[in-house]
Amino acid sequence: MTPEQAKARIEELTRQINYHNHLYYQEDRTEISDFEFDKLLEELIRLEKEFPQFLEPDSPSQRVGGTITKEFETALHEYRMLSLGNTYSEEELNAFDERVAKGLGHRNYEYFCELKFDGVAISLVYENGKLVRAVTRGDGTRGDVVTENVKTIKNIPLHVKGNDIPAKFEVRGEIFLPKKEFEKINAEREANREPLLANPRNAASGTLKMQDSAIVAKRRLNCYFYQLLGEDIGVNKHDEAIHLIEKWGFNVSPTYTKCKNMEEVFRYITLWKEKRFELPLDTDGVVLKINDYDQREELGFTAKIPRWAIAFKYQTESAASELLSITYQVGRTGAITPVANLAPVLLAGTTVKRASLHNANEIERLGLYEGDTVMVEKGGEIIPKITGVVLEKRKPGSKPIAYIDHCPECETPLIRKEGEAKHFCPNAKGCPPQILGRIEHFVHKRAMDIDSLGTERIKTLIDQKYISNFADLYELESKADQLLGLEMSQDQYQKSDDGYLFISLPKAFFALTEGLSLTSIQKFCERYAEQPLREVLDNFEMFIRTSNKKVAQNIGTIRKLEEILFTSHLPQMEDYLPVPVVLNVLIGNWISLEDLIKASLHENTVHGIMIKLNLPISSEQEERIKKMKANTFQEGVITNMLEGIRASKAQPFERVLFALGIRNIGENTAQILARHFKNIDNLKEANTEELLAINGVGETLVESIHAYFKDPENLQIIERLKAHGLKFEVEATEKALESEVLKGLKILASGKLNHFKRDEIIDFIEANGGQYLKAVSKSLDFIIEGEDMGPSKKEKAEKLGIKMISEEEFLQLVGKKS
Ligand SMILES: NC(=O)c1ccc[n+]([C@@H]2O[C@H](COP(=O)([O-])OP(=O)(O)OC[C@H]3O[C@@H](n4cnc5c(N)ncnc54)[C@H](O)[C@@H]3O)[C@@H](O)[C@H]2O)c1
Ligand SMILES: [Zn+2]
Repeated sequence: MTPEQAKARIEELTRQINYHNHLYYQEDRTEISDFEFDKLLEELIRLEKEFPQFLEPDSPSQRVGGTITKEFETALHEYRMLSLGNTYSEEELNAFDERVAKGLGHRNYEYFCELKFDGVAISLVYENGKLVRAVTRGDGTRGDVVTENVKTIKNIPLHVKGNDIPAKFEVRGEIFLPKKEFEKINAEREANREPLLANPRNAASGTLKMQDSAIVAKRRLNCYFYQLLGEDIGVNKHDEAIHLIEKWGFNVSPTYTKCKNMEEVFRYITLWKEKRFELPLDTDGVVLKINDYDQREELGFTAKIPRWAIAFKYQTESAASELLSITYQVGRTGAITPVANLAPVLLAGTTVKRASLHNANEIERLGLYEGDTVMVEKGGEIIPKITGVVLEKRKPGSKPIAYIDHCPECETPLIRKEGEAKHFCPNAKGCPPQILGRIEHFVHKRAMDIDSLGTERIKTLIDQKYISNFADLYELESKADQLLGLEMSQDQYQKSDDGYLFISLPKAFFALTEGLSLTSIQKFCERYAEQPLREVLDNFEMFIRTSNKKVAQNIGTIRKLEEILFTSHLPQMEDYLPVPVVLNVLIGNWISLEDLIKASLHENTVHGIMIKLNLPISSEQEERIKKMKANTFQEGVITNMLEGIRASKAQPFERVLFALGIRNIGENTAQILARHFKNIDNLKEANTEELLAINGVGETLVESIHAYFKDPENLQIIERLKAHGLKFEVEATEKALESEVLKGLKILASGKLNHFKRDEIIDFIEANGGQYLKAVSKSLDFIIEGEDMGPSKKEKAEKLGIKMISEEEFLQLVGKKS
């Protein structure tokens, strides 16, 4: 490489790395994998070493990747917060160890090994045992002060108690969003039609930077600590420091270990390679640190990283597999997500059979053809993804994947909005998964609270066309007798992209054989879950032989199934069989496979297909078909369901208003609007000015309220719900006030109070006629200032000139104290 070429490449790499750093740290998103990113950085470092004349002082190789934001106060770190060197290769790890040995001049040292947690670095400063400041890493020298947000994390000690607590110390750790929480939040966001969070790390980082710590508190962040700093902390080894902070009540992941040599280090690395997926958070490698602080000092730092530590990163595993078919899932918001069905392949300790394809762009980007061999990767994400196509293995004559243009659930032509990656089904009111989303919201605990209507039951009622809107629920009572025996269609079915119904292997095997129990078949299927379908079928023959029940007959049936299955041109799906093929084996004498395939198109259940066909089958055949069906609605279930629906009529207006699912009306807004307008008609008639005058109501909300009431269908449903006795006005007796001393006053409490718990103060204020506001705004009459009121809140309040009173003064005001 000539110096000119090197210069140009260094500039290009610098530009790219800065761009990805910006995305990663400021916008909490990524366009390339960490591995790709690390490769870019590695190349830059290599070139800068070779051509030191082009090394700029502000090169990304010399700086920590993050920066501070504009939204928070900043603070200087007493000890700089650095990056870690990293490597993906064992060879380089050994080279690191050699450098350490050379630097110290002997091999008399130990490594402390920890997992590398994939979250957001945080520094907590304690003075006299009290948490005084929480600061992000920022640019390494200066970070954002996010104390208020960090205080909402339950297991971070606000006070550290004990005899040997240094007057001042700092602990560092990694804030993360547990994987379970992440999934829960995304499920909720999906139900509320909000954009999904990309991954737990970005979610944690985004949450930490929020302005409203009340929302942060709801996110249930967690933190693992791995460092103690300070002048007089009285320890000289890292393991001692870790035990100390454990003792002081900091959350330390119990995954650490001490290693005497590289052999032990590699054992640790191997141990956690797959076990780490069982941890509550994402991890992307292992960190080795020299245990002894004097030795650390001897080794020192570079501009960006310590020389006494390194991260070994696990390279994401990938494997090749065959693309069997693509299923298009319709989300509760109508968003379409293509999912690849793959021949099973072992990856990072689990068998992978499906991979997310995200959207049409992704399929296009990959250039997928039918039946392609693809590379699958399992990274930090929960769902594996396809990273590329093995072109040499493309089947001759195969065609590019054609994206669907109609909704697989309701046949409506799909739309794609400007600038959006996903296709949507616009049939919000008639598309089953979208109806499901709305009704799930309607029956939610905090809305109409009908817990006897679980997802499975709602889905069944939608599939069988008993309900398509809220009002239909209240008319089920008159149809109770028809509900008896209805098939619950949740688990055992799947649909292919072109709308064919598939049934799970256990159910199919159960119907196809005689004398075998469903439980034993399910156990068999679990045992062979990792094998491709053909092998599962072969093994099932063995299973029939060993269980010794009607062997000849059962094996004959399975052979017949194989013959039809592998000669039919239906798509294939692991773990499932096409329903028309199974039916063909069971009742082939009555009807041809072609006719069965035709009849099963766009049907949701075996029950539905059989009704459509209306064949004169024998009762024996009927019995066997019945074995494929799901659980059915029994009398007890129906009674219980209808009881729950009836009871929901007592829900107060604010809950009903929330349940309607008007865009942007959350629980709190519903409460505010209900109290303000008293009934639905007042709300319907309210004009823009009237609405905007209400605290907490903005333009978007006004728009969605108006759009909602403009739709005649919505009005009709409200009329029907009214006729069924749902509450569309505030009950006069709804809140008997204890007093009116706070009448007309808008109040906020901040910091820790002694006489009230968090929610108690809100109830107390409201019970005495006042209104509780959740944020500092100029419409407040006063703020009750508790202990440790957040400095940013306080500053804002002072700026706005809002009166602040102590808890004592407040108690006097309401006459609780003289
Ligand atoms: N994909 C992208 O576009 C992109 C962009 C920028 C950065 N990245 C990735 O993010 C990382 C950036 O590096 P960085 O400087 O934030 O972190 P780093 O990889 O240099 O490691 C330092 C950080 O590791 C964390 N850490 C986790 N567990 C730890 C433990 N047990 N002990 C000590 N520290 C621990 C700390 O937060 C610390 O700040 C790299 O892994 C890089 O691949 C990716
Ligand atoms: Zn649809």
